[in-house]
Formats: sequence, structure tokens, C-alpha cells
Amino acid sequence: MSRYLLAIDQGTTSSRAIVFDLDGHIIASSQQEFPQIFPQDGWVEHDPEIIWRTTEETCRDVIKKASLHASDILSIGITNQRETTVVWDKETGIPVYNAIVWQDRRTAGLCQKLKQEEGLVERLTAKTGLLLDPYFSASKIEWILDNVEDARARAEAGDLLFGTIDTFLLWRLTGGVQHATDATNASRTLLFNIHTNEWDEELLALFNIPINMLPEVRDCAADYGHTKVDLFGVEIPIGGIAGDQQAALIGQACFTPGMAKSTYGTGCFMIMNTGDQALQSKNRLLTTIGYRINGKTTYALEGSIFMAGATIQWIRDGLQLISNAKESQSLAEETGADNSVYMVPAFTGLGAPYWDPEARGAIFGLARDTGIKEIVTAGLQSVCYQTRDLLQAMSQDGACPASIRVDGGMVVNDWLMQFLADTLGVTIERPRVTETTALGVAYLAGLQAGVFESLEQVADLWHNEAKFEPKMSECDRERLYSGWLEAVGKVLGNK
Ligand SMILES: Nc1ncnc2c1ncn2[C@@H]1O[C@H](COP(=O)(O)OP(=O)(O)O)[C@@H](O)[C@H]1O
Ligand SMILES: O=P(O)(O)OC[C@H](O)CO
Repeated sequence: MSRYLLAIDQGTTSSRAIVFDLDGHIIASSQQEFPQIFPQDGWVEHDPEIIWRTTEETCRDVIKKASLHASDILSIGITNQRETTVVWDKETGIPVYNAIVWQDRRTAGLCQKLKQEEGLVERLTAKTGLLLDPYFSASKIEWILDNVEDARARAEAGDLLFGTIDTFLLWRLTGGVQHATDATNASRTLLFNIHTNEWDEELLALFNIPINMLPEVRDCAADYGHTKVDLFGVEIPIGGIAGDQQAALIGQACFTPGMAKSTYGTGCFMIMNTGDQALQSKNRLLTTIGYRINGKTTYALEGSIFMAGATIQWIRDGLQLISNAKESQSLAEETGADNSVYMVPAFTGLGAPYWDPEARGAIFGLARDTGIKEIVTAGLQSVCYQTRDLLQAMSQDGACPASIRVDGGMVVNDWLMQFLADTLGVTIERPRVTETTALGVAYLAGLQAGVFESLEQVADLWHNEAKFEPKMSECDRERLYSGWLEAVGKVLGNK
């Protein structure tokens, strides 16, 4: 009998496949990192064939590692790096260009031009909950159609399809049968009206995108078809899709308005459940679809930071100050929290609440005795200060979480978690399973397969592993944070 759920977690730096049992325990996992492509300053691409290959290989590998047969998998869930855009040929399935990654800023000029139109930004925000920024898919699709030879003509003739990574993988997994996405991924395109749950014709016209390129939008737990038989030897149903940050909201069981999670992977994304209310931020946070289940939309408020773990990767690979990310913890322990070096990792601009695609990174406060450990610590601290920026913005919007559930690759770092609690003045809760993104979409696949009856049943499976309470004095907290605000001010003013 089938007793397992398989989650595909296609992230920015790696593809992962994880097998869970029906109580949400990890049975086996397989992961492959893949290359980032940086063709020009501010451009970030992935090779979609490598995304597909690593996904396929990790799925096969994890089934083998778990000593299972593919027929033991009850249902598959797909979760993905979100706004990343792929356009491919409907007949051949071959992408016409590399995937343009969410971090890519090449369309900053285009967005800037559109911003001149009176009232447009307000209208766009009212419909989509987002801002007019290169982060989202719309301007990336337009760029591909305008810059790849014949792409526009082929798109208009109905020969090209667009998808975020979930949609591209679904297309490949089902052998070109399913061209669909879920409401959370659709809500990140800047083309989807989050109130009516429909693609928006005005926005499609604005970005010159033919509607026939777009996938059908379904609930997060829905029938997404099944894998083609020659992939794993049997057809496996696909029952869940959600963008990775929304999947983490589900994996963290944040099902009640006011509950919040913050994920620390390549970037950092803090999301708070706002229930059936699409709360519009006055502080440049995003209103987004948290999940849509049984046709009912739950909204969320989101703060997105582009550089979290990627800052540590840069310190490791770019500066070569450390040989692995783990070393950052002992170096920070040596330095201590009271570090007068500040790093503003605006390598691809600044996200929420600043939204400045032109900003670039800087390190401030260097002294004669500054060494590797202070710079590495400043990298870790930048992640916490940026989270505080988000929390302040949320509080000013009247959304104030009492505690924050954390997950993602960075949260194994205890020093970072304590400094986060100190910087925010809020309790940080780390769950037993920190692979919450994969877990969330496994839950969705399980809901669709009838393993779980309700979200309440899923919530009972969440368990705390560690709690970090704020210990720093108010005075130190504010002093250190004001140093950060000063540093960010210089970056924003220095263009
Ligand atoms: N002990 C650690 N301390 C700080 N950062 C870490 C640590 N371990 C991993 N990281 C960072 O976490 C990130 C990986 O997290 P992950 O959730 O796998 O990312 P993604 O899903 O975005 O690919 C990397 O950027 C890495 O630098
Ligand atoms: O790949 P991650 O985990 O850094 O997540 C990327 C986000 O979905 C981008 O919005």
C-alpha cells in the first residue's frame, strides 16, 4: 500500500526531493546544488534543463535512498522558488531562454518607466497586492518576448507557454499534459488579481503578454494530474503546489491570523497570516495569497529580503573568508553581538521595505583592528537587522506577531537565532522539522490524497525544537539597530 508523500522543493540554489511518512517525519532526502548564472551586473539566470535534470535525479535518488518503490508514493507536492520565469515551446517543451531568476534586476528601467504613469502603481497594488518591481514575473516575461528572436510572434501565435518553476516542472513531469499553477504562485506574477482570483486583462495588456501563454490557476491542494509512466515506472498523482514561502507558512502550521513564519534560505521571507482579509500595507510590504484550499483564499502579509544565506555564500565563495557556512557561528561567538562593523548586502538592490533595485552593497565601520570575524559577524547580523526592518513595517501596519516560527538553511545557527531574538525583541521558535517548505507541500499533497482531513489535523503535527527568548537590554538593541539604519541610509543616499 502507498504510504509516503514526496515533496519536490526546487529552490534558488538547489533542487531537493524529500520523502515524508504520513506523520510528517523525514524518511530520506536528496539534494543537488546547481550553478547560478550572472551574465551582467544585476542579472541572475538558471538553466531550466539543469533545474529539470536535478529535480528528476533527486526524485529518483530519494525513492532509492528510502528503499521504496515509486508505487509507495501516494502523492507528490511541488514547491518552488517563486517569481522565477520560464518561457518554453509548447510542442518541444524546450525553453526559449534561460530562467530569469527572482533576484534579477534587468527590468528595473522598464518598471521605472511604467511608474511614471499617473495612478498606475496604486491600481496595480490594489489588484495584485504587489509593487511595480523587477522582482515579479511580469516584466521578466515581457523582456523574454522582446529580446529573444521571434519570441513575441511565436507567443502571439499560441506556440509559447509561460510558467513559474512549479508550472515548468509540472509540464515536464506530466509529459506536457498539465499547464497549471496554484494561486500562491500566480499571486507573484503581477498579472493576477488576488481578490477575484483571475488573470487580469489590464495588467496583461500593460506588459504586452498574450493570455494564452498563462497556466490555469488551481487550489494549492488539487488534482494536478500524474507523472508520466516512463519517469518513475508508475504514474504518481501530483496533488499539491505552493510557492516555497507559502509552503513554509503551511509547514509551520501558521493557520490562524496573526501567526508568522520567517524563512532563512538564499533570501529571507517573513509572512504573517491575515486570514480572509487582504490587508494592504502602508509600509511597502506585499499582500499575497497565503494559500487557497477548497476554493477559500487565506491572505498574508509578506516582507521579502533578497540576501540572507546568500550573504554568507558570498563571504564563503566571493571573499573566501570562510570555507563553509557553519564556521560563521564560531566566528560570531568570538566577536560577540556588539560589533561596530555593518554590512548592507544590497548586491541586487534592496527589497522590503526599501524596494530600491539600484542600491548596491557596502561595509561600514572598518577600523585598523577589523578582521575576518567582524566582517563575517556583520554578514550574519545584516540578516537580523533586515528582519527587524520587516517587523517594524508589519507593526506599523497593525500586524504584530507575538512570536515568529523560523526555518530554512540558516536557522541551524544558534548564535544567529539568539541575535535575531535580541534584535527583534520577540520569541523565536524553531520547529523539529526545519524542512518546512517541503513539509508544507507534502501536507498539501496529503490533503488532496485524503491522508489529512483538515488544516487543524496538520497543525497538531507541528512540534517546537528550540525557543530563543530576547536577552539583550532595550538600550543595546536600539543602539545596534540605529547603527544599521544609518548604514542603510548611506547606501540609499549613495547612488
Ligand atoms: N550554519 C549556518 N550559518 C549561517 N548560514 C548558513 C548555515 N548553514 C547554511 N547557511 C546558509 O543557508 C543557505 C541555504 O539555505 P537553504 O534553505 O538550503 O536555501 P535555498 O532553499 O534558498 O536554496 C545558504 O545560503 C547558506 O549560506
Ligand atoms: O529559493 P528560496 O528558498 O530562497 O526562495 C525564493 C523565493 O521564493 C523568492 O521569492
